[in-house]
Amino acid sequence: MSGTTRPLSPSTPDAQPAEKKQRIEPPSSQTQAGPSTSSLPAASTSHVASQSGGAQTTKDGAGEKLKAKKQPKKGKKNKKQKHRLPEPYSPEDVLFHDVRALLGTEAVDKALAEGTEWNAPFAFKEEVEVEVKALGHNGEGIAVAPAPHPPWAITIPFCLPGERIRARIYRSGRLISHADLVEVLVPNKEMRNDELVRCRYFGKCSGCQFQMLPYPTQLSVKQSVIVRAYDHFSGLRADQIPSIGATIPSPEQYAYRTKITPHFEVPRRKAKKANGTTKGAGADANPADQPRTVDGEVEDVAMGADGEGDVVAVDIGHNQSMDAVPPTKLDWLTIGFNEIGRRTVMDIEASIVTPIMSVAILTFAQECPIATPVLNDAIRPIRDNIVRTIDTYKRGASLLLRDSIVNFVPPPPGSATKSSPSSERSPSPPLDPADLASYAPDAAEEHTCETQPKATIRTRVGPRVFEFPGHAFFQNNSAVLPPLVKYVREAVFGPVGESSATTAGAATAISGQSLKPTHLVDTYCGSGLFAITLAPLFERVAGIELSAPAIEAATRNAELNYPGSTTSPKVKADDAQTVGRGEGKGAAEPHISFLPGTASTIFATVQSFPRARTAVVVDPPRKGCDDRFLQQLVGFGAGTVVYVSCNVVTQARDLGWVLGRDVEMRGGEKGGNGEGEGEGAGNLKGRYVLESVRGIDLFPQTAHVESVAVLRLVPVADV
Ligand SMILES: C[S@@+](CC[C@H](N)C(=O)[O-])C[C@H]1O[C@@H](n2cnc3c(N)ncnc32)[C@H](O)[C@@H]1O
Repeated sequence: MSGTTRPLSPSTPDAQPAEKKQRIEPPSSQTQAGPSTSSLPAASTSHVASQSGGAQTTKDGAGEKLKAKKQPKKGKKNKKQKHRLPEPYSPEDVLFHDVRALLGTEAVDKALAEGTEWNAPFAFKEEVEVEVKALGHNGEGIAVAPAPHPPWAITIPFCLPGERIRARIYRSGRLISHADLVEVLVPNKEMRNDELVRCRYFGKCSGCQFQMLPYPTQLSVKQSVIVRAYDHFSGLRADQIPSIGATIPSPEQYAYRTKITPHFEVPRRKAKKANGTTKGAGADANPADQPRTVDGEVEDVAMGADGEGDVVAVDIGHNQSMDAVPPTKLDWLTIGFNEIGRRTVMDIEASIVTPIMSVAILTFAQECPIATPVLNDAIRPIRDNIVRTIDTYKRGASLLLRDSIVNFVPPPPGSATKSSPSSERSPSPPLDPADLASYAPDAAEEHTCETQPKATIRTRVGPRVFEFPGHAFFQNNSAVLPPLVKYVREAVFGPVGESSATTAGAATAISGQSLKPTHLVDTYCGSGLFAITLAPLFERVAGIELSAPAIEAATRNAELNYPGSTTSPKVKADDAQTVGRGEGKGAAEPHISFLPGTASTIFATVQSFPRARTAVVVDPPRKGCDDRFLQQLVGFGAGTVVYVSCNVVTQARDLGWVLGRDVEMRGGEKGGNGEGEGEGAGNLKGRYVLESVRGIDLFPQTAHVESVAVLRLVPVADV
């Protein structure tokens, strides 16, 4: 998504007023919110990304000029390249929005008009003493440069609003400098408790931002990030946004993370030497000449940094004795996670002193306390292996460590997996709401650390089992998945308590929504998380995903959990491992089907699904949904949409667009698309309303926010 105006659905004429449309158009530069103190204010919603600029539309059209101009020679950065503006809705763009809110529109516009926005008032490594005014979207503290400096913001990690701190500047940008925290001079005692910090790298590693916050405070900070994202980036009116629900906690707040990808770097001159040393040994003999990448997707993240460079398949070195003397590490070699604010790798065995340390660190002396125990156990032998073989590497890489179950213990017969044919179903879904959460895996279940991108990873979500390739996406916190799935389930089948919308439109939508969903479309489905866990509740389930290996895994997972579900149209009653399928129209179709492809193409394949009785789960990557997808979503007109997002800013942007569209409402008839039998209301003009928005904490101790938004389609008259 590049911030372009979203196209209109062919079936939905543009009924949006001009003022509203502007809210999701690309930046224009001239307006913005007022100043703030301890927390960033809810700015007026329009032009949100405007001030931050975009490559296409800066105040002086710099973005366009950049495009047109000849690229400078490699290695030489000209001023304009250096001053490139962030992509709309990127973290940098969102940060600039925070800066504008803090400095005030007037001051920012003045600097832009005078062309002083890049004139940093600080020198490299200069130390400043400041008071932190706000927490930014990405978890950093934001302060204002003290007088007599011009209005200028400073971001500092690991500090909190209200704190007086000393910081050292290391980089400057547009109206903002970035600094390291040197010292907290006056702490915010209401928020901070350094005794809670469990990691000796906290304060330097970019993986965690919030270990010093009590967990309930972390949850409320995340809630306020969602509030601000909807206020600033959705373009919605206040009365269209429900009160944001309290963030759902993760059952585990440490030792939850099932995948980490530390990195190491090989400086160029060392690499040359490595090549030289191995020259003549033959390509086969030199691991550096072996293909180091894996095809397919290496999703998201490492601790603190996206996996950079190739992912290499490294041996854990199980055959090495743990008591063996570790190899001597070269002093230039660092193996670990990205340092906060830098592109350098922080050695996770370096003996470091950070501004924030506590006795808890001594108690929990793991390499990465948010990662699961098997991953922590594997870090040291893997490091030793890299140290031993470093001469064979031409360049740096990311390592993959994934927690995997060795021996699945199948759920007991007659447990949650049991369901009945749809004809026998009661109006309430057969799966007990507590089902996924309460399923306790057998104590005999063992875990291991897999390091090969092509290895099969096994995990469990309640009684459901999932297998997928090591390089594929899967949510990285297994403990929180049962509550996540339960929440989505409740979102589909009924209003979600405390976060339900208070608007009259939404209330009507809910009370008018007597049709229980019978069909599920899982878009951006990965290895089938939502499709498979929720399958027993639906007559038909269809999933789509771009990654072919993930879609193969999803199909295998459906068979693993419900044998025959992807092929056989017959109902197998009373088999604990089998789900019932719909009868009547559409019964010849398999119960669960997965399609490889881009998400927008799914809608053409589910035309027989009864729209009012269909729920669509949308779970895109951080960049959100593309225009085509949103257009198709609105054109399809499902009764319920649940949008799960790892980036609440793009979620807010996307839903702001969706809520402004007219939608054809089709009836609740089975197997039809608008004409025919059933309880449906016939074709009506509808609109989506935002019933609820609520965070769920997939990554405790970090600033990451996952947000679940629930939309219902209601007649326009009820909006
Ligand atoms: C945040 S993950 C969600 C996966 C899955 N719902 C889960 O929770 O495990 C996003 C997924 O979208 C896939 N993806 C990215 N772009 C896509 C597109 N245009 N169409 C379909 N899938 C896409 C990625 O491969 C990734 O598996």
